[in-house]
Amino acid sequence: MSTTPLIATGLRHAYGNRPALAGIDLRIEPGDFVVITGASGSGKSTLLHALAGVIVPDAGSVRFGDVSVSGASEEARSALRRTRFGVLFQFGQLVEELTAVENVALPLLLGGMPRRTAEARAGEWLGRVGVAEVAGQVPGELSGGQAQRVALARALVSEADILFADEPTGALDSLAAEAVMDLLSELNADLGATIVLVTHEPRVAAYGRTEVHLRDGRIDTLSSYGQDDVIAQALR
Ligand SMILES: Nc1ncnc2c1ncn2[C@@H]1O[C@H](COP(=O)(O)OP(=O)(O)OP(=O)(O)O)[C@@H](O)[C@H]1O
Repeated sequence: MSTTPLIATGLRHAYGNRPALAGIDLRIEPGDFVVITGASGSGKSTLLHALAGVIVPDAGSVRFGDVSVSGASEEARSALRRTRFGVLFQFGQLVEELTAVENVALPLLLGGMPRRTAEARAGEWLGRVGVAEVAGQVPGELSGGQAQRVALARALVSEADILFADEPTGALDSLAAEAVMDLLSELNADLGATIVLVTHEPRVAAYGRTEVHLRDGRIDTLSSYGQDDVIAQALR
């Protein structure tokens, strides 16, 4: 488990003349489970992408220890996403031509690991997320829930310090969504993985320990919940 906080300072971003982030300061502690909520268009995805180094904000900085995420080159940011950060989207974005185990092994192969070692480790991760049996299948043969678990294994196979997830259950039915969220909770509790997740669903948001609620590109409220609060929040 990493002991490094992720620190965002003064983040601003606009698409053309449409502002998406209007000045965000946020510190994410290692081991936290952060949910980013807010109305449609409030800037949730833009904030997540800036934190994960998918985009470079117009102004402000994102730092992870001594690494300047926002100041890094495209190449350095993509290496960061292969090693220290894992990214999971609504649709797993698996490579259709590759089997599940090859998909999961991909970040390791890109990092230079020999194929046999990479696929062995990928197989272990498929087991950890509960879909060892689909290792040899291609994405077209998987259910939505299975595909999302494979995508999760790929996001975590490099032993990522932080998992960034953008509406990871948005394409799943409620049972599969709950299974994926339970899995994320376990990874957070057992492995100490830091999770930063965007959602507009209260049931998903209830899994978080810290809620960052956005309004018009700004932090409207920042709340921390203990376990009892989480249950109360789920019931509200
Ligand atoms: N690629 C883009 N090009 C132009 N405008 C964009 C782009 N992406 C986002 N925006 C605009 O920026 C603002 C913030 O968008 P963002 O996707 O971050 O919000 P969100 O809270 O994640 O929304 P949603 O819940 O609908 O996904 C919105 O006004 C949106 O229309």
